[in-house]
Amino acid sequence: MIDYQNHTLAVDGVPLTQIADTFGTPCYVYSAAALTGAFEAYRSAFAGLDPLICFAVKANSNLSILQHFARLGAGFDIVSGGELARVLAAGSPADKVVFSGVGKSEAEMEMALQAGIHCFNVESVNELARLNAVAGRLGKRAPVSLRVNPDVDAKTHPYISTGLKDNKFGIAFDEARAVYKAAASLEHLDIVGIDCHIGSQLTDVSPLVDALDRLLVLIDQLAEDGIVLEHVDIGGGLGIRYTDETPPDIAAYAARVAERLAGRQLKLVMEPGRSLVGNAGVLLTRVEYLKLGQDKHFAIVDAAMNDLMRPSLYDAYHGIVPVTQKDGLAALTVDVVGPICESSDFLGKNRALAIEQGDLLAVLSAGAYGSTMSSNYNTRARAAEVLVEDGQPRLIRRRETLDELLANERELLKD
Ligand SMILES: Cc1ncc(COP(=O)(O)O)c(C=O)c1O
Ligand SMILES: N[C@@H](CCCC[NH3+])C(=O)O
Repeated sequence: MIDYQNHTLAVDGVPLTQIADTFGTPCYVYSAAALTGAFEAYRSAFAGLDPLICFAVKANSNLSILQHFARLGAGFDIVSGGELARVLAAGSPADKVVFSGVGKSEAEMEMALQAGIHCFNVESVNELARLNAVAGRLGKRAPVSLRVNPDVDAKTHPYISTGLKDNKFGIAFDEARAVYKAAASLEHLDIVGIDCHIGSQLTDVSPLVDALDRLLVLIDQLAEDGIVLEHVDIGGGLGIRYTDETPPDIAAYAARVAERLAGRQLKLVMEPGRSLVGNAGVLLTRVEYLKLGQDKHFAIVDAAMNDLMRPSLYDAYHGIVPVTQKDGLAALTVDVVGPICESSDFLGKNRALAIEQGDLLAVLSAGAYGSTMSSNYNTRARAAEVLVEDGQPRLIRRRETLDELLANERELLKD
């Protein structure tokens, strides 16, 4: 867990000062205990339903984190061949993998069919046709679940809302019954399920329950058509606390789902991402400069928008705290910014922080969509990642070297 011990922020008992000394900054630091706790919260809440909990790899795809979840018994929700390669490398059985995404290429379909994944969450009619053709060519059968767009408002940030008619995701609710019939007539497909995912960082589960209700109506209509589904996948989307949000009560959500699935022969699949990793990680950074202006003060840190792009992309709020609490030091109101040449390069604005130049800061709730969305903008090496397990910090991703960063293009230079 992430808390102060003797005025120093620690992850599972290991002071972040020690981690900065050993591994440098900027650096992502995760608590294995928090990962396990978040996973077990799902497992125990949904215990009566024996769900397949497929961690959404896009939230955090570090191999050691995937391995941690695989060992806990998780499945995985992937959206690319690259993510498939990751979960297989992390030791996950392929048959616990569901493959989402609107743009699966033929090569990705082949890879997933060869591996033998649990199912493809198909998002369009043309994708069905392509998958049927690829499966036929390989002499395989493709397990298919249709991602249906239930047209419910997830009431979250528009960039991360996915279940409305206007979004690019899924098959329109009104068309789904006909598309299932068409899918059932395709020779190389096995229809196994139905899926939806309506958005991310939801603090109210009612839209998720409404979406499930809509899917159940469709499931009954399909049964009338002779199409009997094995599973229903309710997606991910549960929010976490970044500032003052009240995260949804997983047990209460599970009870509402269980009530609806009672008496049905439907296996439950889900795809949580953020809620399994978000609050299990921090981004550790050091103040390079305090820049005090007439109207505004800046803490210029060694992490930047390339390391954590949520603030610049969504105006997202992440708590930022000093790693060492210094008694008697007056707080200064600063914008916490990185070295990148963009005005949108900020991690937090107007934060009251009692800090001096050279101090360490922790950007909180950075375990989800942090490292995975990072880039090499301004030719900055991506940050290292460290996992603290049983009181021991372990490097799980080295900071890239400049040689690694340049190698690809250097090989291609003209003589
Ligand atoms: C298809 C799909 N499943 C699952 C997730 C995970 O969502 P979250 O991290 O909000 O739980 C996402 C991302 O929003 C997604 O696009
Ligand atoms: N990347 C987003 C969430 C999008 C989820 C992907 N469907 C975030 O950081 O909040």
